[in-house]
Amino acid sequence: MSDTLPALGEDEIRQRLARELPHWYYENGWIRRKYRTEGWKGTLMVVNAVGHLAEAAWHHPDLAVSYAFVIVKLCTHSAKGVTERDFALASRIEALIQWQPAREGGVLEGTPNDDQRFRYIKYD
Ligand SMILES: C[C@H](O)[C@H](O)[C@H]1CNC2=NC(N)=NC(=O)C2=N1
Repeated sequence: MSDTLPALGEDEIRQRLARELPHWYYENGWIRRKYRTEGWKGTLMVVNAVGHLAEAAWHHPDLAVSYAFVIVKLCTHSAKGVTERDFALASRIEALIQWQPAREGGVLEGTPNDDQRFRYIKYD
């Protein structure tokens, strides 16, 4: 099993979040992010997407799940603090949940977010 990474200091955590993950915040020893959705179905899609990334990474967040939002919390149990693993997984989660193909000009048109029948993520 991989060795333990060192826990990062609070100042470094806050500076890196501001630079790399501006929608994430540091509170009570965890880096956290609130993803808002249009309702339960969208919420469960976010939960399952994060769940897949976590299992693939073998690094797991805590999740607070509500009707129209999910709070993702990350810290490294083995280091008893926030490590590079938390930043690496948070970056993957942020890129996936906030992915909007329509903004890339490629062949994928993306969810018709102007139609309340189809939109399911409230993008920041
Ligand atoms: C039991 C232990 O948590 C696991 O072996 C692995 C996998 N997932 C993990 N997830 C997190 N957040 N921290 C860990 O230290 C960790 N270790």
